[in-house]
Amino acid sequence: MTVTVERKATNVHWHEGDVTREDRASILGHKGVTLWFTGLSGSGKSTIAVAVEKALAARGVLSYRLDGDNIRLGINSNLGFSAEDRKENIRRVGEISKLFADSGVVVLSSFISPYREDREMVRRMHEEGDLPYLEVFVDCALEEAESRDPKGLYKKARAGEIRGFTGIDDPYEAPLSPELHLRTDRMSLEEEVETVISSLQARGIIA
Ligand SMILES: Nc1ncnc2c1ncn2[C@@H]1O[C@H](COP(=O)(O)OS(=O)(=O)O)[C@@H](OP(=O)(O)O)[C@H]1O
Ligand SMILES: Nc1ncnc2c1ncn2[C@@H]1O[C@H](COP(=O)(O)OP(=O)(O)O)[C@@H](O)[C@H]1O
Repeated sequence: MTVTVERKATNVHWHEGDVTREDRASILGHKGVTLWFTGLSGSGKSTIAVAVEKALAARGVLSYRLDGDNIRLGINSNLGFSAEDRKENIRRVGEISKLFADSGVVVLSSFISPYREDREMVRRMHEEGDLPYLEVFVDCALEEAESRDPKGLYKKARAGEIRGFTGIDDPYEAPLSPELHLRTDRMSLEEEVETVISSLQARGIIA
């Protein structure tokens, strides 16, 4: 299925400014990028994003976290967890990530984003904008994520108190060729952070 989002407004045109993306990168001393963390609830997306943000700040790199729970308390508070609402959640957050990345920020977006098609939509948005995009598969066996159960949500899902919970009675489509693959049930948090930072360095995004 192809993703077509209807644009209601007609007669709208992109307005260019005089300050370029390169100018912004030279002000900040690094490029903008979106790191898209995808994985099961409890796999470690938020924990890794928080640790990467701290490591980047220590290097003088400006980053910003966009996190499923936080975004759903604000701009996406009108969305639930049906496949359709998850798609709209990811579309909006993809566009927000793209704007932040264009501004020069290292964007750390942590969303379950269970559908390949939705993640590919976000990748395409970035490609069309000529912006770097790295999909990070935060990979953890369901049994391990469930045993961590940091918010007690798996317990509720097993008890039938939450319906359509990813991994229990809703799908998670694992990435086929992510730029980074972090096995959080086998790696330490320090190794995961190091993997992310060195891949940004190797791509010339940060020094
Ligand atoms: N039904 C269901 N399925 C999955 N997750 C649920 C559900 N209901 C609530 N939650 C909580 O919402 C967080 C996931 O939000 P996301 O915006 O990342 O989801 S998605 O990308 O649109 O699928 C998720 O956060 P994380 O545990 O950090 O992944 C949960 O805290
Ligand atoms: N190697 C690891 N990497 C990331 N998190 C880990 C790791 N080992 C254990 N954890 C724990 O797993 C839990 C992951 O929760 P969280 O980051 O909220 O996941 P998510 O954002 O994917 O829902 C945290 O309690 C964290 O301390």
